[in-house]
Amino acid sequence: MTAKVLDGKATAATIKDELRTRVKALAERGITPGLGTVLVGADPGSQAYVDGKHRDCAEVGIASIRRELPADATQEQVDAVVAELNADPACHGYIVQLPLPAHLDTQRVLESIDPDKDADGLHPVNLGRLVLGYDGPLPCTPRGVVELLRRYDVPLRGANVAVVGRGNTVGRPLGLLLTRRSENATVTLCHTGTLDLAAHTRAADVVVVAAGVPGLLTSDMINPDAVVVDVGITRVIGSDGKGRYTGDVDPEVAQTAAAVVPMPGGVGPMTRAMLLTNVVERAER
Ligand SMILES: Nc1nc2c(c(=O)[nH]1)N[C@@H](CN(C=O)c1ccc(C(=O)N[C@@H](CCC(=O)O)C(=O)O)cc1)CN2
Repeated sequence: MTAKVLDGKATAATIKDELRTRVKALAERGITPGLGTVLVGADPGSQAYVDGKHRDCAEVGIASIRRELPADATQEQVDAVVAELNADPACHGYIVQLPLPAHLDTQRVLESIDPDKDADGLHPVNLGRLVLGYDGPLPCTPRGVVELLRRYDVPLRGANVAVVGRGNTVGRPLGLLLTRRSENATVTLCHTGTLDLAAHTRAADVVVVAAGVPGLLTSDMINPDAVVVDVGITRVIGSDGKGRYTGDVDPEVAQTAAAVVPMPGGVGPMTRAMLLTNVVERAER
């Protein structure tokens, strides 16, 4: 049997349609939501992601505020751009594109973002708000995973969810989101210290893999009713010498699971849609 595909690209397109309506309602109140991006250096991958964010903004009517610095920018130059966006009333939310060049202090930069303008939802204050159940911008990838499952009516209430990976951007905050009263899932957070990973994934109704290990989840590690979400995205060099992206889920799982969120076309587009959602929500407040 072939798994049902939970289509992140199509769902993200629907969310963007909904956001267009909310942006029009804001315009009637004289408000144009603005997303800022800070890009340091000329890494082609990062440039492409930032370009994508601004294309998304144009599609839904969000204003773009783009700041670019050279790869040898000093810490003080980056701090100054962050301070400028913190103070800019036209900027409702912004992101600093990661990774930053190695000579810069990433933690210092991220902590100097105004938590109320943190469009990525990854500022320590916002992760703290998530722990405490307070309102605040939510991290985009975990929010995108939950939103995609919700829109496909995947039951989470009482479900056993195995999250593979305890990173601060996906695994750990996703565990917190799924265990909120509104979701009420039971989460097992698996990581490199987990003794028998397959025992946990086999017992799960939903398996989310965010480990950054290509092909980590194989079809013998899931039950046939499982919904599998691939959050992994690793650049590998193929036998033809060309670079390509690969997920954490072995392609064979698409033949054995009940449903899959693929990579590409799954969590990536949802992450982008949640970034826009965070900015529109900031503007609506
Ligand atoms: N400040 C941030 N920096 C980075 C983030 C982030 O969320 N905030 N994430 C990544 C890069 N990224 C967005 O910035 C990103 C990566 C991948 C995708 C995506 O849609 N991927 C496709 C597949 C790959 C492709 O075709 O290019 C997919 O999953 O379908 C979107 C955004 C690091 N930096």
